[in-house]
Amino acid sequence: MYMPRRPLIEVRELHRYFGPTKAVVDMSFEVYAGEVFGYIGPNGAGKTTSMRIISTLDEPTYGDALVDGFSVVDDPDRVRRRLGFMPDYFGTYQNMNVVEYLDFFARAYGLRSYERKRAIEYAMEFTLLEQLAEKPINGLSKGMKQRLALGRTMIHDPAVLILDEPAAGLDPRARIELREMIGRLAADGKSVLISSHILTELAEMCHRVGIIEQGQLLAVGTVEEISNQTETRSEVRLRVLGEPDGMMQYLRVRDDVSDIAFRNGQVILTHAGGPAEQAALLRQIIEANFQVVEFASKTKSLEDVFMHVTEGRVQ
Ligand SMILES: Nc1ncnc2c1ncn2[C@@H]1O[C@H](COP(=O)(O)OP(=O)(O)OP(=O)(O)O)[C@@H](O)[C@H]1O
Repeated sequence: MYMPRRPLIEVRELHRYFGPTKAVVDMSFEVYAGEVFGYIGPNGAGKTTSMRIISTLDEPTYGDALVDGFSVVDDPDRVRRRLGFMPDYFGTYQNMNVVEYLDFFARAYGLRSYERKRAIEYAMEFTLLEQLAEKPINGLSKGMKQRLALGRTMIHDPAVLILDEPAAGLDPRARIELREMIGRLAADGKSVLISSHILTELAEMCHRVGIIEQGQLLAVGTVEEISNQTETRSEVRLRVLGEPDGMMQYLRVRDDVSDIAFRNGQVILTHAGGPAEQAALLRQIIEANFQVVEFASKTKSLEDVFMHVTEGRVQ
């Protein structure tokens, strides 16, 4: 049976100006239930500003965002109940331990008695903080603090989580733990919007990404879709039986091939074209009677895609 995908975040023609600064310009996108959506962009691109608007901490100059169908402009209270926002700073909390901190936020969300106890226990279990319940917050490591911030963000079981640079400054192990937690939240049917300027980090955890610069979304899709949309070049490595000279001559006269070299028994070339053109190249090489035993093309990394999409627009 066909199940339509349900958007839990709908950003519609969002604009935010600060005087002459256009922090967000005509941004529209959706994030579906069960999806992790990543924002990638350099400093000042407008990530935090748009995340703050979706989280009802700021208002748009024009446009709107809906969270689980409710407008951040017309219905901010309903939005807040359905959404958790994790800022990119932790703040200072003196004389408080882990469980007291979570209790404080659970009370702020109006959770009572047994319900609050359950929510705190679940948040501590989910974020692997059970052993640290009595530990003073000031004594926590960066990774522990990030887990605690996530625990606080999910304490009222929101359908939507907005996480501003959650992996910044984490060591590889803490990053893997965070990635697993975010994956579990999405598997539970939540929508997660996450930002970063560390591109590889997002590629690993997101179903789709949006590339944002100077307040504008330049591209939205899976990394593969964006790669396909952008006319970039890829590196192809070929191995043929026998001497490579004939093969290299054949390639030199083609318009779609450049930078041909022979290294470690492989012919290496730059190919202009997407996956369909690459498949055609391989077919034509075989039809020209070269005995191909290896054909590999390097998929562009998110970093390559990002550099290409934002080319020339960096402030
Ligand atoms: N309260 C404000 N008043 C004036 N300008 C602002 C304000 N908040 C943000 N800006 C400007 O809006 C633009 C977008 O900033 P924003 O913080 O959203 O970027 P960002 O993508 O989150 O960057 P970073 O990765 O550094 O956090 C910047 O030019 C910033 O200087």
